[in-house]
Amino acid sequence: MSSVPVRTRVKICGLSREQDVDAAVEAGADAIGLVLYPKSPRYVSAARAAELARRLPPFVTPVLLFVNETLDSVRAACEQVPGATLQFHGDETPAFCRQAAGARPWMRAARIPLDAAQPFDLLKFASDFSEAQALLLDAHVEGYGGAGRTFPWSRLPTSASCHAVLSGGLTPANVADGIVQVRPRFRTLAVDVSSGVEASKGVKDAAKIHQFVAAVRAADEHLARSSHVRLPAA
Ligand SMILES: O=C(O)c1ccccc1NCC(=O)[C@H](O)[C@H](O)COP(=O)(O)O
Repeated sequence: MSSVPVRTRVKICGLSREQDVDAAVEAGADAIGLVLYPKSPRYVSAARAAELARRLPPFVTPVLLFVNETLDSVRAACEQVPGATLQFHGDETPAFCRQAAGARPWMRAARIPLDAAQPFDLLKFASDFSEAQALLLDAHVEGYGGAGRTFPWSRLPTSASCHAVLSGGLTPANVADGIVQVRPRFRTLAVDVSSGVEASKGVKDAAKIHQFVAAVRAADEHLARSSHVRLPAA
């Protein structure tokens, strides 16, 4: 028996300042989210997103977030930020996501109702968006996202074959619990945070970013110690 260490990937979302990008990179983030939704307090233009993305070192991915944007706007933004992954966070259809993304990897937000009485079938959603690289699991909130609200993780299926990104109200205090509860249900699990590492809307707090990443690493170590998986024979 060998333990298999897993490193949970981390995305810090809603960055609009150089120093916040640098803080995310220094803390060890794997991706940064740039919100190209004009109604968001974290909005950046495609040109600004390109500027911020140019600060990234290799192997840290810029993620361009759209809400119900036009095909032309998505494509134009993609041309300015090469190597970006796309995050569709509105009411986009699978066909729109496929067409807009072309060969680029994309994620679709699954906005999970906070009210248990409202039905939500994640397995059906995953089947509809089967071409997505991952589903981003978020709370269903007014304004589409970035509200710092946690949805009941118990609403997630016990087993799904897709890659998932847990988001919605994560903080340095609850992210480890989220990873321990949710990771076993998916093929892989990454985490995504915005409000939980902010000083105010759109202004990140470097200390909170570091605390968040440290909490993720603590959860990884906990899971590596507790899950002993038999490796296939060589
Ligand atoms: O950040 C925004 O303002 C925003 C607006 C509209 C759609 C999505 C938005 N942000 C998405 C995210 O930052 C995250 O992917 C996710 O919603 C988690 O946010 P939070 O609960 O604030 O950590």
